[in-house]
Amino acid sequence: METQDRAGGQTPDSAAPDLRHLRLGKPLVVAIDGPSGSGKSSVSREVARRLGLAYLDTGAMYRALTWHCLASGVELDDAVAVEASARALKLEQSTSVEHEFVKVGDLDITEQIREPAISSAVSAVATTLGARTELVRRQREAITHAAKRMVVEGRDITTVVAPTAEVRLLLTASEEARMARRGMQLGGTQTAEQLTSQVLARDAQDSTVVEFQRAADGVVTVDSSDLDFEQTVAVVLRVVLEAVEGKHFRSSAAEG
Ligand SMILES: Nc1ncnc2c1ncn2[C@@H]1O[C@H](COP(=O)(O)OP(=O)(O)O)[C@@H](O)[C@H]1O
Ligand SMILES: Nc1ccn([C@H]2C[C@H](O)[C@@H](COP(=O)(O)OP(=O)(O)O)O2)c(=O)n1
Repeated sequence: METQDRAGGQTPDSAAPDLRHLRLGKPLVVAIDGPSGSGKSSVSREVARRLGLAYLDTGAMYRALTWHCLASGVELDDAVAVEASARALKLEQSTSVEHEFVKVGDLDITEQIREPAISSAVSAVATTLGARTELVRRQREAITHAAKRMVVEGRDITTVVAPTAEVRLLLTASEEARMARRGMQLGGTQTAEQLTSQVLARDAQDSTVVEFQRAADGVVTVDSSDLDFEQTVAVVLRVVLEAVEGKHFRSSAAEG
């Protein structure tokens, strides 16, 4: 039985065609998990755009709940209070790649949830099992609401949220690549020590409740360590095509 495929070593084809017609009208859930800084959000967003699918950033939900707990004075080690906050959370999140936002009540917190203070606190919320149950419920609801045509990314999408997704993928990258990417993304404002804490220490803590370092059975691994962004998107699109249509991209060389 097939347990694990690796797609990262394939030759990437950055001349990816427009695939918005893919399986029109039929479910197409693309589930993407991976550690911090592996490229989940940016790659998933672009893949959703190219496939004409909705996009759900589940990490943003854990971040929004963390923001809400901190803003309302909930102690993050009080599991009962964190779970109650999750249930009561008035969260509104866009699932369109054209206009992304996260709101709690009337407040737009799209920018705030990316701040290092939230990154440092979010694992305490994400390891509260009652809060996870509530957010997983909302994530499944969002997938249904999108008529099951959605790219969904996080840590437990391939295993818990959408284990029957048409495409299941683990996006990885070396620790060095992930730290460097996060450092660049934050504009060089963070020290190496801060990056280690925000990327590696957070992954270690998150790993206590979800497995996202190793691919589950049937999940394809894409290692992006030696790929640039465009190449990673192309490899992921190829995995999608192979999974749903058994097709391969024709490389530009082959076309020429
Ligand atoms: N394959 C790649 N090569 C180089 N940089 C990448 C790649 N994938 C993503 N990035 C960049 O790395 C940073 C972190 O990516 P992000 O999508 O936020 O990761 P994650 O959601 O897994 O934490 C972003 O600035 C993104 O543009
Ligand atoms: N499905 C998910 C998504 C995120 N999480 C947790 C793990 C992370 O520490 C936080 C924030 O996730 P996010 O994807 O925004 O984090 P990164 O951008 O990868 O650094 O939420 C989770 O436990 N399960």
